[in-house]
Amino acid sequence: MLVVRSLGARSITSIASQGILGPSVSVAARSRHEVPRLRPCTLAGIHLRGLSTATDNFVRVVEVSARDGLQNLPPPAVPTNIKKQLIERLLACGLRTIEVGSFVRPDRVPQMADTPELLPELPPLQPAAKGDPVHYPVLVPNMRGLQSLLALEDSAKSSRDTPLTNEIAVFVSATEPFSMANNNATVDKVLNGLPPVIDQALARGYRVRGYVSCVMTDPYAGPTAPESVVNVARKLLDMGCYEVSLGDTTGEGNPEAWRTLWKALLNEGIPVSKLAAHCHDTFSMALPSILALLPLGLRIVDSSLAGLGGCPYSPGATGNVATEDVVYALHKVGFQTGVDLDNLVESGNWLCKSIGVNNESKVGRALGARQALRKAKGQ
Ligand SMILES: CC(C)(COP(=O)([O-])OP(=O)([O-])OC[C@H]1O[C@@H](n2cnc3c(N)ncnc32)[C@H](O)[C@@H]1OP(=O)([O-])[O-])[C@@H](O)C(=O)NCCC(=O)NCCSC(=O)C[C@@](C)(O)CC(=O)[O-]
Repeated sequence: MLVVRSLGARSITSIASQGILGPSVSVAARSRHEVPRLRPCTLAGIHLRGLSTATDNFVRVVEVSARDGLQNLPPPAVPTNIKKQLIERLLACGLRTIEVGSFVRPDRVPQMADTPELLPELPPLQPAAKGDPVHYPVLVPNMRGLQSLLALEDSAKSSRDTPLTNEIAVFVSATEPFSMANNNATVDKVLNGLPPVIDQALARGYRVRGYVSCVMTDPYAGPTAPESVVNVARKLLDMGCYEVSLGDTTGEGNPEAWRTLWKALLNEGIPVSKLAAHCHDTFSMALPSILALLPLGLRIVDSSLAGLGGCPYSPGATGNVATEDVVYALHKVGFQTGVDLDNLVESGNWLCKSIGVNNESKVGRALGARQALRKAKGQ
């Protein structure tokens, strides 16, 4: 049984309404997309029985290596064929949400310039009836990016039965300096530009994920106020994002800071089922932070194969927490992910060898060495 100790005091019914214990309550929304504001809840000292049920033990891993993992690598460009093989391997490992690229300015992020060539090469999206649906989110910063994606979809229509993708991800910083560096616009300007992009994407049948960057610190401005994160997350959900991924872009988070932020979000009535953690591991605090949030309802974790990653506009930040490390840790503490760890480790070492980079996953290196030994012995 998991015990939640530190969220301040309110009612167990509203905890249920946040998806921790089960079905969500229906609360009238003010607009078409608006996510209902649930009454803030009290968790102090209450045993949350729902957390020990089988389904509550499942953590959805959102794999970001093909986008976040590769976007910051120096030239030469990672060949499109390697990206294709990477995504095929990730699917074979059991990952179902795999971020595959970006429709951003190619001169700003050259490693993502081949996204239009990559998308038509990917295994077709499975209809939901045939198992867990696969999603291929692509980053779309603005209407120009969405138009490029939709034009590509239109040109591919005649030769295939399924769309190229079914998900876009929009991104906004909680802080001004990073927003100017990454999006070339203030936070408000980015937010104000998103409703038509999100509406049009939803109308075309995509689901839309929202990122909030710099949820812990801004590389140019220091600590981020939790209220700024709450404000942006709330707006993204109200615009129609199905979930919000909280980006610790600089990797300066730690378990205590994450708990504080998490409480601020839940106290604002944001359902825990709509929150993902996206931790960069610059200071080795990503995994402890993720583990600290599990008792508080975290069930969606972004991670990157072999711990690759970084943002071109977050100087010094290293990769995302490694998927191998996340899956290993989650399995060890009794959670399921649906991901085949052996296959993941093999894929991580294959990727690093293919593109000539170090494997940043400790689990990937350790289990990879054992795999190599078994292979040498012909086992
Ligand atoms: C955000 C923009 C697009 C703003 O772009 P802008 O510089 O403001 O563009 P603009 O509106 O001033 O237009 C200038 C030129 O750019 C073109 N343009 C305009 N938009 C696009 C587009 N979408 N695709 C292609 N071209 C575009 C536009 O057409 C025009 O071309 P011209 O008429 O001069 O020939 C730009 O600054 C950019 O591409 N920035 C890079 C953003 C990025 O990819 N960052 C890394 C990913 S975010 C991240 O890693 C964080 C995350 C998500 O992982 C979470 C976390 O860890 O925090």
